[in-house]
Amino acid sequence: MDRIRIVGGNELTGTIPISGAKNAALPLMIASLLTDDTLTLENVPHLADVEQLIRILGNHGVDYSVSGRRERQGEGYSRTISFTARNIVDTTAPYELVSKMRASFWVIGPLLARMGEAKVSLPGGCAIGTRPVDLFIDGLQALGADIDVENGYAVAKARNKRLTGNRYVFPKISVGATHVLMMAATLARGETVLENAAREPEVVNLAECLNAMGARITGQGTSTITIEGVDSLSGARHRVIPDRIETGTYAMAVAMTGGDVLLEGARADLLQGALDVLSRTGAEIIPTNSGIRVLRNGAGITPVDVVTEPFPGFPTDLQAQFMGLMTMSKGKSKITETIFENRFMHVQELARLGAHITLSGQTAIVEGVSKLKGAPVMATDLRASVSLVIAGLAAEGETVVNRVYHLDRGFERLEEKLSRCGAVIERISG
Ligand SMILES: CC(=O)N[C@H]1[C@@H](OP(=O)(O)OP(=O)(O)OC[C@H]2O[C@@H](n3ccc(=O)[nH]c3=O)[C@H](O)[C@@H]2O)O[C@H](CO)[C@@H](O)[C@@H]1O
Ligand SMILES: C=C(OP(=O)(O)O)C(=O)O
Repeated sequence: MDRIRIVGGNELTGTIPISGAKNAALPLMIASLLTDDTLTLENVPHLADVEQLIRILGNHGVDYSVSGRRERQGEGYSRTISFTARNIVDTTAPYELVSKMRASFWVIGPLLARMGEAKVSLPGGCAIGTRPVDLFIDGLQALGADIDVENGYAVAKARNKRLTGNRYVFPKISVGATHVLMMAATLARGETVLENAAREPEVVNLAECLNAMGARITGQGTSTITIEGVDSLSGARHRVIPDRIETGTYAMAVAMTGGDVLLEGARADLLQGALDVLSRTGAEIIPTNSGIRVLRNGAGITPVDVVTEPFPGFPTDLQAQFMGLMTMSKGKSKITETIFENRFMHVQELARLGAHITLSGQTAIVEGVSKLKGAPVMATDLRASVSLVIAGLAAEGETVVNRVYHLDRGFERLEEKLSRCGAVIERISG
């Protein structure tokens, strides 16, 4: 199993190209199931989750071809991939494929909408909470599906073979359930109104792609999304937005180590809330024409309290990285996780590096220390893993991060991007 070895202490200086967003690319790829025409996606990151979803889509009959060469293209290393679901050959998504990643469950929406039926294994994904699928089931039932959960599978059938538009109020904001209901409603009979919908940029990116395919969606980016169902969708060409979580992660790394880095291709509007928090810690954030420049001088890190919230609030996917940063702040900070009930697994690993963190329910209290010291640590989930990497970059001496496969799910060429900016970081294979 690969490991990452870091020798900490260097400032980061240079340019880091930001890749296409994993969490936007995945639902966009799934949208290819809605049409027999070709959906071409630009700026698709080269990640383990993308490769896994290609396998899942292939099982349903989706062909793909990579047309952009994997080379540095100004906005990261991402590729252009075309997906064609000429015929859906199988409406079952089996456990072996779906159990590795949460987003694979989302095929249930397009399969139901286009084929009138789907049988999808309950999902896997980062082990950060129970992560039920009740909202998907509830919402799809509101659109006229009959759904049973049997032997670990959600077995769904559209009454009269086609979904029917309806009003659905999400009892809780869910990014995934918003993606799925929005996709499902594009081919439903009549109008669907989704209330208390997720406002995340990835939802907007998906809605814009669906509209380019001929869907009639309005209100994306607000809590009320309206979808006028159409009979069929066509192909389109669409660009994946830059990854706001990768952007925030590297910005926090610079805030922690000091230095001056241009996050090339990053868009400040996708993570303004997190950038505002970072500014309050003492980092200087300068949006430019080519991305976001992040600097920190030697003045130290100011403690700031954060509470994770749905967009536009502080994202849960940056909570672990922010905790890494706060371990070296000049005082005490409180970090409250409100989205997932078990997303503090990085706490005990950060403690191996010398961090002082106590937990009280869903709040972590971080007492900043003046230095961290390198140690062997174990990655437990995607964002927890990268919090250990950025803490390792700032720690004295050697840190080895084990179980790197978590990182490969969501960070494209992490070691290369960081070492180009002066970090001592390498992958040890085997
Ligand atoms: C691939 C992807 O895009 N993953 C992101 C997506 O995950 P994901 O879409 O799984 O997260 P949700 O927004 O659905 O989850 C929010 C909360 O709703 C709960 N819930 C969700 C669905 C449901 O049927 N019932 C239910 O109770 C979840 O357990 C969680 O407590 O949004 C999360 C919140 O921004 C991010 O952390 C993940 O990185
Ligand atoms: C939690 C994440 O991914 P997933 O929803 O696929 O587990 C993530 O991207 O941080």
